[in-house]
Amino acid sequence: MGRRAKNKQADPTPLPGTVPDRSANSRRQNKKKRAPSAAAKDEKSKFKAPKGVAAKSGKERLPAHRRGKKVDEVDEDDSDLDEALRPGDFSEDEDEEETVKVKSIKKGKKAASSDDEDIERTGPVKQLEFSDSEDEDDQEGLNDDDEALPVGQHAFDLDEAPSDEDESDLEMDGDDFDIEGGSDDDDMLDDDDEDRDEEDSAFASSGDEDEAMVGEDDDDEKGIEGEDGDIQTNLEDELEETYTLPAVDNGGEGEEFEHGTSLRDVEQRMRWLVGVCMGKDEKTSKGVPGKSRSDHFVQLQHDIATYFGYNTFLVGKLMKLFPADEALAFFESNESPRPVTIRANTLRTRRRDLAQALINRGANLEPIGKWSKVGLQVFESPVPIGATPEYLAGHYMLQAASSFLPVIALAPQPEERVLDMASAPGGKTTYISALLQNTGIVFANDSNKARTKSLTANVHRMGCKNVVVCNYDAREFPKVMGGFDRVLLDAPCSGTGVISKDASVKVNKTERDFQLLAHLQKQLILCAIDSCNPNSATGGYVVYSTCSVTVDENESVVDYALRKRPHVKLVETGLEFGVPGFKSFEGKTFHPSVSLTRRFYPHKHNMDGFFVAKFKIEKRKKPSKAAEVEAEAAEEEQPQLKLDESGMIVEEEKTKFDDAEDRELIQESKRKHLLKTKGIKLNPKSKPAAASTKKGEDEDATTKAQIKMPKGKKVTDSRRPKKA
Ligand SMILES: C[S@@+](CC[C@H](N)C(=O)[O-])C[C@H]1O[C@@H](n2cnc3c(N)ncnc32)[C@H](O)[C@@H]1O
Repeated sequence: MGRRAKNKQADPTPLPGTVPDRSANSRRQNKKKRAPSAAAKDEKSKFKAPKGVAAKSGKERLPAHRRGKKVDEVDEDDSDLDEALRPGDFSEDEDEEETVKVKSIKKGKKAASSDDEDIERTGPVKQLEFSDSEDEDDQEGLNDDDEALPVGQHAFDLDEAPSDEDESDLEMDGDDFDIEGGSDDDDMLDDDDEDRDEEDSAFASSGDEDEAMVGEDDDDEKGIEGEDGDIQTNLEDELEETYTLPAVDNGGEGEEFEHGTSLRDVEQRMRWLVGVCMGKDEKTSKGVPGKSRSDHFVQLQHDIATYFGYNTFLVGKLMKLFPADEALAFFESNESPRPVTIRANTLRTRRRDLAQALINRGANLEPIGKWSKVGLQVFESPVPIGATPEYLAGHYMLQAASSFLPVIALAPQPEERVLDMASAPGGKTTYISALLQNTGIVFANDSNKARTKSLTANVHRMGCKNVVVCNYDAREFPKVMGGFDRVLLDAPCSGTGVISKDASVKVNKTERDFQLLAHLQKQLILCAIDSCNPNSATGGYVVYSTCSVTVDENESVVDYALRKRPHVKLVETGLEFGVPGFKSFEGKTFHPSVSLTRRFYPHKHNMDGFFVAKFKIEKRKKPSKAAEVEAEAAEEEQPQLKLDESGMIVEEEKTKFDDAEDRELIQESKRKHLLKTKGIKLNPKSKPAAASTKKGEDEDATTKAQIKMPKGKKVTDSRRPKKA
């Protein structure tokens, strides 16, 4: 049996920038494609229900994440990918390419399934054709301004996914290349119109998925298509009568299932609950009589947690980000892998040459989207994509599409000095280096010494000659070094945007983890800002990014930075897609400019959940008294954290200083700080440093550390910061 490449997509949804195909014809075809294969049907009997839920065999419907792909072909070794990508407790991004491999398929052999998608993607691959004009365009490093331009403003050299209309006529215009089996986008979850029409029905959920379910394999539940195209079922009344809300009846605690409740029952109720929760009028949404909508919402959280295997805390946290139907789409999208994408290294090759070389090796790929001139999406490859001669020669980086975004936003210019504060394993560092065309300098820092090894290896492999690897806790910047033209802080985070890569996030995060991470991120963002030179002739920008979708780690951090550093402002990221950041959340109102930040979601953009904010650093003005007080308060509400040798949070010393009892602790902490940083020993009874003094210290740190390294310190890939 032929094996499919690991990067085989469960849903061939195109990445943003490719042309979506929304035709009804295509939609119908796609429904056909999703009919379960014999293998998938067999697999149903193997599915294990979560604890407390009785799985039924036979006609039992598989959970969505098992229906969309063939378990034996795709799931078998996700663990090595997970391990390679996420070595620490924090989310450490997706670029650990050393160990990432796309599995081989046997050339010419088809995977076990006979579904249409397979045939399309394993079909013969055409040769690339290029126009003469492309040569200049593809030199991203030489024309990197284009990177941030809106669609159509740069000359794009490779083809986009064929639309339904031109499917049989894969034409190439001057710059394009032509590959069979282009993206099939019917499953785009933001495909609004007809899918959303169903929202008001008690069975409404996330569109196509729901339609595919009805009539998929349960004869007695088959829907019939009415004249108006709506699916009609005879289930509604029956189910409305029989549904209960056990989690609510149980006081919202635990997962109580009635005897014989199956995973299928949970799924049905979950989808029905989405309809109830989305219902504009409670009466027409027909919930369980006597129960409020919030009761239904509680049950929905529990059912999602059960069905997808999360702890209810995290489900609750993530559900706050979306309306119920979109939340379900988000959780479903976490069950399938994101596209495997690579970035052509313009220091070594051009994208078209790389694409041609990989196509010659039998790979099936296409451009990532109009928004990038260096990205390629790899659908299949008969050779491991992480071990081709081109890979080993540094012609490309295996890099998630989302990971391009912060660098595009940073838009480094040749000759600049750039700091990448948390950079291992170097996906973004090497991209920055390429955009600088090996000029200027990139300080690539990471607090985790072990990870700097893969960083260094990638820097060498990719031919980056303008990179200095260093190993500090980034909170030591700008004391280590400052005055950078641009700073990237791709912060350590919870990884709630990359659950499809690391399912452990579903169960291993607590509220405390989010608090601690947010605090570390707040500390780091101030250091990033203070390391940037407001007088830079070409730059003066800081980009903050995470692969998390929680507001605590994103908008709250950005808003904190704006309050704490009044001389910085948010600016447009230059990214042409993504949704605006939250302006308010759970009763907290952020600075209005926070809407300039961008969020990216797996269910909307078919890429990892991601967040990007871009700051312009201006000259410091003397802060008003009110700003000082606010800044002090913002600082004091934070705990003190330490990192261990591997860069993990190991200790919190104090959390809140908000009453008289804590004042002594504040003074003590300030005394220690002065002793540690300035060698000044204060009488325990003396007054703590005033706010203005503290401000002065901050400024000192920034200006004194401009450009020059402290005496006696050497930046290497192995030095730890010298502890006082
Ligand atoms: C999201 S990953 C960075 C991925 C990287 N930017 C890339 O594109 O390949 C976060 C990194 O932050 C590092 N880290 C965690 N705490 C840090 C700290 N206090 N200072 C510097 N780096 C830190 C982790 O070791 C990890 O490598």
